[in-house]
Amino acid sequence: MSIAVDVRDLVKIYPNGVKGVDGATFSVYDGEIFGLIGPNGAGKTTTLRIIATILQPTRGTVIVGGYDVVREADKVRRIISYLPEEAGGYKYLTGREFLEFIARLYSSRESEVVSMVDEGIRLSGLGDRINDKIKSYSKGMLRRLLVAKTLMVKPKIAILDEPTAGLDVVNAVHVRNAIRSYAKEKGVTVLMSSHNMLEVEYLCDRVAIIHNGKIMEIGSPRELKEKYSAENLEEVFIKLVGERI
Ligand SMILES: Nc1ncnc2c1ncn2[C@@H]1O[C@H](COP(=O)(O)OP(=O)(O)OP(=O)(O)O)[C@@H](O)[C@H]1O
Repeated sequence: MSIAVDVRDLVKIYPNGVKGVDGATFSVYDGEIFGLIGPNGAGKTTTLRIIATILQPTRGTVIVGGYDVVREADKVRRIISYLPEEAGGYKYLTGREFLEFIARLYSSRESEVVSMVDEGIRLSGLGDRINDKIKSYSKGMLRRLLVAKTLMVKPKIAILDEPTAGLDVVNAVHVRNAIRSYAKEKGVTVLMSSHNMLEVEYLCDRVAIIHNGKIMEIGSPRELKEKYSAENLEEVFIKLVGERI
C-alpha cells in the first residue's frame, strides 16, 4: 500500500516555548480514513496545520503525496483540501453561491464547476436551504456546508479538523456518513482529528492516539480494542494514558 502522508519525528515548539507536538511519527495509507484522536491540547490541530502547510514544523519531516511540506508547499497545496477547526463561510452568499465560488477556485471548466457544485449540494444534504444566505444557517448546517466544500473538489487528501465538533447527533451522523461514503466511493484519503473516540471507531480504518504531543498507539479500532481488552476506544485511551492524566 502506498503512503499518502508520512510524518517523522515531528516537533513543533511555539514561540512561547510550548511544545505543540513532541516527536510524532505516523503514516497514512492511500485511500484510508485515518483518525488522529486525543483530548484537548493533545496536538491534533498543530499536526494537521503543519500537514496542511499552514504552520512550519520546528523539527522532523512531513511528506504529503510525495512532497515535502516545507520545501514543496505549493505542490502539497494542489493535492489537499483542508477544513480548519474554526472555519466560517461568506455569510452574505447563499450556500450554493459559496460552493460555486470555491469550485471556481479549483477549475475554470464550467462543466467541472457544475459537477463539483452538484456534488457539494448532495454532500451537504441541505436540500432547498442551499439557496438561503449562509447567515441564516445553524451551526450544524454551516459545518455540513463546509465539510461538503472540502470534499467536493475531490482532493487526493482531505484534512478535516474536528469535522463534527459542536454538532448535535443528527448533524454529526450526516457529516460522518457523507465523509465515509464519499471517501470510499471516490478513493479520497481522509486524515481527520476528533476528540470523540466513539465517532472515530465508526468512521476510521485506523487511528493514532495522541497525548501531550506524542503518538501513544496506532492501529485499527478493532486491533486496539483487542490489544487492551477494551469495549471501545475510550476505554483503550483510559487504559493507555489514564494514569498519566
Ligand atoms: N499559537 C499557539 N501558541 C502557543 N501555544 C499553542 C498555540 N496553538 C496551540 N498551542 C498549544 O499547543 C498544544 C497543542 O494544541 P493543539 O491545538 O494542537 O491541540 P488539539 O489536540 O488540537 O486540542 P483541541 O482538541 O483543544 O483543539 C496545547 O498545549 C496548546 O495550548
